[in-house]
Amino acid sequence: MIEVRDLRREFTRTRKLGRFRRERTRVVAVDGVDLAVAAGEAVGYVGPNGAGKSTTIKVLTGVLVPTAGHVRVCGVDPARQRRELARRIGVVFGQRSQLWWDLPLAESFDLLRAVYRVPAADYARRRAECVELLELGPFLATPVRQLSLGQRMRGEITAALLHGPELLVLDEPTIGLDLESKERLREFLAELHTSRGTTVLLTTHDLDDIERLCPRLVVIDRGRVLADGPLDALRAEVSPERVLVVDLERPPAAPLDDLPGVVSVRAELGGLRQHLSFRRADTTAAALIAAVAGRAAVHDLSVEEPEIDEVVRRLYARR
Ligand SMILES: Nc1ncnc2c1ncn2[C@@H]1O[C@H](COP(=O)(O)OP(=O)(O)OP(=O)(O)O)[C@@H](O)[C@H]1O
Repeated sequence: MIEVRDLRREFTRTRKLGRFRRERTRVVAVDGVDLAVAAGEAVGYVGPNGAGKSTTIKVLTGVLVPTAGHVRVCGVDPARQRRELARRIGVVFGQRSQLWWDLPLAESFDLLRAVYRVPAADYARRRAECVELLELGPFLATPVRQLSLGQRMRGEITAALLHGPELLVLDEPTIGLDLESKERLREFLAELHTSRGTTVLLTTHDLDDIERLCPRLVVIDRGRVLADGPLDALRAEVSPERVLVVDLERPPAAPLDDLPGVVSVRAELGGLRQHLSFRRADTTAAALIAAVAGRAAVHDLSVEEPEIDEVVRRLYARR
């Protein structure tokens, strides 16, 4: 669905030095990115400010021409076949609108239908589905400029889906939304991906979006891919140890640090709570729980994993 090899995109920045003198500097925004996304995948594309995410998205959607590299999206060259691509993909930029500000939301949808020449029955079905799931009914007649950010974003997502795209590209779709709106949007996108099989590529600074929607994470920094893989695999890579926290009925008769696979133990509450660090490679949580239960009566337990923010922080720290 997306095929990118050795993508580079440079910009020239001009700075005035005097009345007639200008200094030109070259900025390499994307510096040799490889990315392959198969149909039906949901991929999170993350990185710190200025990492090159938006530039990549703009190249993939045909807004920017690459300086070098091979780019194919839905089998077409985005820069050369932008119209063809527009029929195959849906794009949502959190910071930019594809709706007509002075028109009621419903009229924007009708215009987009005309632009994309969507057959009437398909349009009616997709529109009705989005209106229902995104609860757009109450403000279909409201001019876009009077909508709240959350309402408008739901409108933007609908606008991007009316022509039935195979691929949905979202650049910061939850930026500025309150928690409830974010959650509603994530729920809708997760449903879209699982039930319709729409391929999703998402950039975001809110890693909860990724946790919820994207089993696969691509981390970029300074225009280069730092890591690419399933979230769980990246978690295991940056953090080979996990922690089993057990609450016991009574403090153990002997320390638990000799259990197979345990690297270190920290006790709390007079020994009633034990934090057992163990290496993923050496044992499983299930085996360790069984071993603990053989030594003491277990009241409650949980396994602690680093949060996704921590995983990404550690990936950046490795660069
Ligand atoms: N039109 C442009 N002219 C000059 N430099 C640009 C232009 N667009 C982007 N850049 C530079 O390219 C680099 C990558 O920018 P880009 O917007 O792709 O990053 P990003 O990862 O999307 O960042 P953010 O998370 O802040 O949106 C930055 O150094 C930026 O200043």
